[in-house]
Amino acid sequence: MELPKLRQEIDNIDTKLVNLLNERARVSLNIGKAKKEANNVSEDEEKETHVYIPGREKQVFEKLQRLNYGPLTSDSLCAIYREIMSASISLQKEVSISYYGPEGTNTHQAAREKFGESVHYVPQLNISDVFDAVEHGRSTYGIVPFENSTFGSVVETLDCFISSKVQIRAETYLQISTLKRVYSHPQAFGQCQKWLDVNLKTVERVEAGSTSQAARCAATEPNAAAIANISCAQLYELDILERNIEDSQYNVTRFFVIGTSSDAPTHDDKTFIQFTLDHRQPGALCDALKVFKDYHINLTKIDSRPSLVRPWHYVFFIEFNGHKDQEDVKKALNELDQYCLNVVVLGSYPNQKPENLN
Ligand SMILES: O=C(O)C(=O)C[C@]1(C(=O)O)C=C[C@@H](O)C=C1
Repeated sequence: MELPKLRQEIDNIDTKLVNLLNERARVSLNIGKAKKEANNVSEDEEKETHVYIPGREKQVFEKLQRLNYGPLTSDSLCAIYREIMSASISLQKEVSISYYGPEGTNTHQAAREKFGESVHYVPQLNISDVFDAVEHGRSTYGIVPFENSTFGSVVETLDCFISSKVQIRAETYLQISTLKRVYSHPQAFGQCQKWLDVNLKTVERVEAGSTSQAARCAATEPNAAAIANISCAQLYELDILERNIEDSQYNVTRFFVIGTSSDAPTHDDKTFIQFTLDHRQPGALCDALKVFKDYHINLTKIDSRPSLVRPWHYVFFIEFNGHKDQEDVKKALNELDQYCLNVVVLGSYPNQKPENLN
């Protein structure tokens, strides 16, 4: 077929697509109204109407991948739908996302991959500022780094959970790649230590407040480089000298989307809780953990932090498979309460761990 005819074909398809997209948008607006009505019925004035439903999004994305026989790749299709969903959310409500900034950080990248380009992003100087913005309603949702597969937990985030009322609404994973050299955030230095020791042994390592700040330094200084992600390179127009220099092939960071409440159960959720124990009681931690064994609940993470209230007292953090509104989980948490000084549920969210990371 000749080119003008093929282009005419594309024009016709585009006309149908625009109509279909607007048809979808109208349904989304109706969903928004239905959500508000359902909320008013519950007589709970404090309750916020949530437009972002992570479990439903997961279902939509899984279905797209099942339906797709190409030639579009599933990645391309999902990227297109990310933006459709982003537009859909912002039609229902003006949504602002606070993230641990500045622009170009890994957290910014993770936020954009999760929420698309139609929502409003607000960089925050500290992780605690993200928690604060969500807790006090200045932002609809927040996104904070939680743990890195090589470097472990982000302790600032754990510490914020100890005193904040926010709830985890979703998790998301970002493959950390395209790392460079010299200026960087201490976390990134930690992740690339072996590579740096072998390849840039004599080069001075200068710590920056963030990978984005590191990239900015590298952009303004001759003979300087940065370990940062690809969006920093784009933002500051830097050349990429070396990719994937992290020590582990699997360098993935997990982020939490935080909001004022968690969402309803799906068939595959995780829950994150914190608890404190009477440490003078021998076996207190063992008793607490045994509850999960008794209820056949699988733990996916365990961590502890100083309590910030009394020296040498600890707050324990546990993540497990299941949703806080599930019957067996409710029973287990009730029982756990008997062994603890206090238990706080920090949220339940759909499991988004990529298959290849299991
Ligand atoms: O199903 C909903 O609750 C919607 O608001 C619709 C929709 C979508 O566009 O498909 C939009 C946002 C939600 O995060 C999930 C799905």
